[in-house]
Amino acid sequence: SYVIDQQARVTPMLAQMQASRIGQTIVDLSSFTNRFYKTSSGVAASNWIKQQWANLGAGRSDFSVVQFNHPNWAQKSVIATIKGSDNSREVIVLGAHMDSINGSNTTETTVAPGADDDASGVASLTEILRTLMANNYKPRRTIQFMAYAAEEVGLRGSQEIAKSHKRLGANVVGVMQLDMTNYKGSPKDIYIYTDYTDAAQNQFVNNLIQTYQPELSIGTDVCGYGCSDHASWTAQGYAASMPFEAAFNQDNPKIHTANDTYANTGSQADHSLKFARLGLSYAVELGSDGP
Ligand SMILES: N[C@H](Cc1ccc(I)cc1)C(=O)NO
Ligand SMILES: [Zn+2]
Ligand SMILES: [Zn+2]
Repeated sequence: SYVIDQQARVTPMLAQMQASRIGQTIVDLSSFTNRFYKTSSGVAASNWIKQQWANLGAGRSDFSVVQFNHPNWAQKSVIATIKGSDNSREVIVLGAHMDSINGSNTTETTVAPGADDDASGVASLTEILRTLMANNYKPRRTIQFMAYAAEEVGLRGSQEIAKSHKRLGANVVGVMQLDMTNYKGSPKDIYIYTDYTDAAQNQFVNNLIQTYQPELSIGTDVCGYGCSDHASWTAQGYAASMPFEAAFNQDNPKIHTANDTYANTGSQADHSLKFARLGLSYAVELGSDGP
């Protein structure tokens, strides 16, 4: 039941979230030569994210960060977990992908900043986690933040993690994917993608935007294929949603090139802030539900 009843907690937190912090994380992630799943810089980026998230949760006994090892390639996914209090068996997942790509041949020296695709998503997750920690928020359900490896080469990191969760019988009640959040290519603010996602949860996401960010306009669209990591979770039977930066074919034209830079999205993260706020409202509304 997607009841929205945490306004007293969520509204003040949303006001604390800052585009400038999101922008700084985008700049930091863009500074790796690339974040490709097979390169040394791709491995370094994974280690950097792990350290950033570990620092944010330091001192919280209910918090942990691990790197998920993928047997067939070097870049590890990063999973941060806030263990729930009295309903910890039910899990909420917020995801983005850490890897970047430039065309069809990314090597050690290839420049692939991936500022929008998908540093913007990882940066949005980081700002959500920072804000939750700053407010000492303690969820009843377990909340997991995931920075997936190897999305660009077939959603491979999220597929291994989603299959692992399924195999272990994890009760994942909902997944939100943030992939490309900082290029406003279309008239509306947030586009909820309706293929390879869950219709009931998509309506909840729509309601969250109307409740917490009523000034935003909402659109819907379809990818026509499994266009990001939400599809890995849908494939395992979990409810997933993907709020996206633009309508189909109006997304950032610079992705997968050396020109996917923060500067090319105006050196600001105002669009990403909308998605970070949506993600926080999603995490707290679902995270606050008891057994
Ligand atoms: N294919 C996706 C990008 C992508 C996703 C949705 C739409 I509409 C257009 C483009 C990708 O590269 N994800 O990393
Ligand atoms: Zn991509
Ligand atoms: Zn992407």
